[in-house]
Amino acid sequence: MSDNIKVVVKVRPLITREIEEKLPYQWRIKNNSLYQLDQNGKEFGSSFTFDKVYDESTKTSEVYNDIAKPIVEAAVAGFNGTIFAYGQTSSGKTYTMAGTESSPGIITLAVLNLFEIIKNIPDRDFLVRVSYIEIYNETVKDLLNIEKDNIKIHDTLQGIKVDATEKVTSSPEEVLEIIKQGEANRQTGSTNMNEKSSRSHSIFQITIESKEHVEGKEEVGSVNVSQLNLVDLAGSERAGQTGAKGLRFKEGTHINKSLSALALVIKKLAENPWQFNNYRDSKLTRILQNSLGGNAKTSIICAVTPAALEETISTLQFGNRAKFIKNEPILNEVQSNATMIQQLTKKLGALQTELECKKHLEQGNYNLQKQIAGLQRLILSGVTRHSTEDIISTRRKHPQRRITISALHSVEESTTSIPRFCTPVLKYNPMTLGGCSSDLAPLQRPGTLSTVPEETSRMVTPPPGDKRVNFEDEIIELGMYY
Ligand SMILES: Nc1ncnc2c1ncn2[C@@H]1O[C@H](COP(=O)(O)OP(=O)(O)OP(=O)(O)O)[C@@H](O)[C@H]1O
Repeated sequence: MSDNIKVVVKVRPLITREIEEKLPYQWRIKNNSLYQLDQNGKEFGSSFTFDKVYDESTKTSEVYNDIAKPIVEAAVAGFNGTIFAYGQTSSGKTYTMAGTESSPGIITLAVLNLFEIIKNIPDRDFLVRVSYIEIYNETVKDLLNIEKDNIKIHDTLQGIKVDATEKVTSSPEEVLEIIKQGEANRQTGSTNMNEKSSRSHSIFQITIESKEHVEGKEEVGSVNVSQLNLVDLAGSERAGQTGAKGLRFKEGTHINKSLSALALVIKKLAENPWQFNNYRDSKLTRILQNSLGGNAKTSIICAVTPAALEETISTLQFGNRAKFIKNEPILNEVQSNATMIQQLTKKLGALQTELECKKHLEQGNYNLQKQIAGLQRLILSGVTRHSTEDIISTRRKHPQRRITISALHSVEESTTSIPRFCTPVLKYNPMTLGGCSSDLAPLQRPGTLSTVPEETSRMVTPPPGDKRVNFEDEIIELGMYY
């Protein structure tokens, strides 16, 4: 197994449909190999060997620990990572990646683990932001903003980027809530093979920026920037089996076409990594370009049912070829002011200076303090958080409970949005901020929040043309200090 590409097989248990149809077991698992069985249950034909083959009883958490956790750890350290599940329709990809309430999937486990890892690195500040997209009928859609239904893909110095909504987050609970919102927008549909079949490829992206934590220091050195892709592919399917007609048929055609493009890229990479490979053949290969023969650590989970023969052979052949891909992950260190953590750190310093300036107005600094608290919470460094078990058990106890995030705004062009972390019931103490800065302009706040007398409030108004960070009820401008 290559250090950079790991390929494993996950065999799921028979499902009700297969049991009702009395489908026989076509495969036996022994010592990380899969052996084809004949009608009498005897091994015959070729076998397939992988570094790991997980049988029907394996829990997703075990798969996570073996092949996903090292990638999440590497991502925190500044290496790009990708984990994706591949296989025919109804083979267990979504069960493995997204999971259920009782069996959290790789994505949930990665999110919980990510924040645990960050908590244990107090000497670095982290900024985590997420986006969630799907490729449906060869169109890239934003699952966090359904109005963005045909988003563009860009080549950047940091790799392939999509123009999707990015949400800055500071806790696993927030991220899980965002995922839930995104999943509700995902294209699924019923087929003969799967009651809830994914009709799109989904990619949950986590961007992690980190820098050395130096108390009270605005200027930072290099920043590590990495991207983690957690991918749940739609499954290859035959119209004859799925009974797909009309829209379902069209979806199936697009799914098969993009999976063929993926298989071709992998085949060529395995044969000769230096030959030309057209990643632009499909949106899927374009977005995963870095993860296939590029700057990333990648794990592939081949999901199979023990009751299928040809489709399982096809998936195993795909996995066999993928084992030969060579990636070249490097530590992504940048010195750029363009990193969001640099911008927020500088903004934090500037606000703190401004606060000092206004110290004589004892109550007037309340607004600034709120902004500072918001920024400090965005920049995570070893903050105590709930344990993974707490979060999972809370989710189980209250499956319907929605965690309220008071403001998560989309990132518009030149506008970055971040959640507000103060509780929504905070009393607002409207005071006039005046004094040392001529940048201050009056702004009427919505009333009703206050238990103190109504007065005109003010907030920082920046020079024009700078980036804006929207809190629920505040706007902070970025970029004017450098
Ligand atoms: N390890 C497992 N244990 C129990 N049930 C499973 C397991 N894996 C999958 N299943 C069940 O198998 C069915 C199909 O799984 P899933 O929807 O994850 O397949 P899929 O590969 O994502 O399919 P598609 O490509 O059509 O979206 C579901 O009912 C799911 O609950």
